[in-house]
Amino acid sequence: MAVSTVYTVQSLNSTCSISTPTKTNLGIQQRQVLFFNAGKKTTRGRVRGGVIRCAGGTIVIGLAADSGCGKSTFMRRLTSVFGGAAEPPKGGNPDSNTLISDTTTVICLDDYHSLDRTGRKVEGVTALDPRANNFDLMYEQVKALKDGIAVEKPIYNHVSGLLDPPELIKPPKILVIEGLHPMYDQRVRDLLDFSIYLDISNDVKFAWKIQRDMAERGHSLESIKASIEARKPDFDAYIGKHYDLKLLIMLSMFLTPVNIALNPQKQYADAVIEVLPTQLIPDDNEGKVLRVKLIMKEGVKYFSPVYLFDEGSTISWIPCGRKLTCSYPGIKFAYGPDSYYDHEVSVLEMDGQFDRLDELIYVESHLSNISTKFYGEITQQMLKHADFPGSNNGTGLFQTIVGLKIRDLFEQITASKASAPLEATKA
Ligand SMILES: Nc1ncnc2c1ncn2[C@@H]1O[C@H](COP(=O)(O)OP(=O)(O)OP(=O)(O)O)[C@@H](O)[C@H]1O
Ligand SMILES: O=C(CO)[C@H](O)[C@H](O)COP(=O)(O)O
Repeated sequence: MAVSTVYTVQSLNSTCSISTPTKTNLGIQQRQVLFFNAGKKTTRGRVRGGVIRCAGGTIVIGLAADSGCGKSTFMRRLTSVFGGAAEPPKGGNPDSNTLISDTTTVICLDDYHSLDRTGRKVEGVTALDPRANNFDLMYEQVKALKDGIAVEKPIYNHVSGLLDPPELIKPPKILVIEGLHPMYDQRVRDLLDFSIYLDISNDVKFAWKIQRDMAERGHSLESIKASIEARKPDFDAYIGKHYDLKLLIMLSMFLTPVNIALNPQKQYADAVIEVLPTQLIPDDNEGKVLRVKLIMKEGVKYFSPVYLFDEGSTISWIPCGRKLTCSYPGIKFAYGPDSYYDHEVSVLEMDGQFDRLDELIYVESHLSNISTKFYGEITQQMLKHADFPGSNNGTGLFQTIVGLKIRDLFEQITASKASAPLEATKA
């Protein structure tokens, strides 16, 4: 008898979710199921609506930030926590934006631009505008990867400004989608196992842009200012700024038509790294010393926020003294509960910078829930990448901590999937 019903394996993050209709010689309702592991077909099995066990799977992490806000640096720290270096796909397009390591594949969401550089110019839209991006394809491909299916992903070429022929992306253990819009589309957002937003204040963003684009790319101060200003309205509308719904409704009574954008992404992030000018130097405008906050949402599955000294208390700590060398303006930590866009959060804050990275172990030993595998792992990671931007301040420290938390999350999800029986049901 020919069996036409397609069955799927009901499971979040499953990599063995492909089933095909088949004929059975006994005439009973059996289904042939192909098991996939890291995109490779591994075994076949037969199901009668029974129980299937699958292990492994792709977990998906979203990293949102504006251009030039430290995403690449963060990715390098993250892949290092997993013990490997990330490289562009071997033998592929030299302008590919993808980075692959043993465990992680980082894809850049710029690859889902639906309009190339000329197209955006003609239409009068920026790359931050959702109309310049293909969210349907983004959703379909991230979902396929999460389900263990390889995809042919487009490439946006930042050198030519054109859309290049696609590249093959196989499902990794950890898929990181980084860029402007990982949390913009609800369908994509719902696929994320964990999400991070790098929130760089305008003053600091400006200082970093100047440092990179003037020193390394030969841009003028005026052109950097102009590019930041030109991006600002769309950045506020679609990426970072939070709009007060009540205020917008009130305003819309008086102003018509209003371009109301209600999808700023940072409210959805499980962790936010907020980078602000220091408060240790009055009226500082150099942007070299930074105050960095790690805002961690409470109640996120497989994620327990880091704390300083005593969980849930409000702490202010100046660690400078016998065990930590500090020069002017010193270092100040703070920790405590707070709320962020109506969510309960824990916030760890560091203002200032380290003189001696090896002494970071003193700070590390006072932090808990850091998901390290051995004493001093944070300090070791920071020392290993002392040359990365932000290694002497809270940006590097908190990026490293988030990397460790992601490793922990991955291990917990993998363990829970390995032990959970999966039901095969009608699609
Ligand atoms: N934590 C930091 N402290 C100081 N400067 C930083 C930090 N992170 C990034 N920068 C500066 O910003 C520049 C951009 O960093 P990075 O390449 O990691 O950002 P990006 O978001 O990946 O950028 P893009 O999207 O443009 O490729 C760096 O060259 C450096 O000058
Ligand atoms: O905001 C950006 C994300 O990185 C870029 O500006 C966008 O991808 C367009 O790229 P390009 O300026 O190279 O045409």
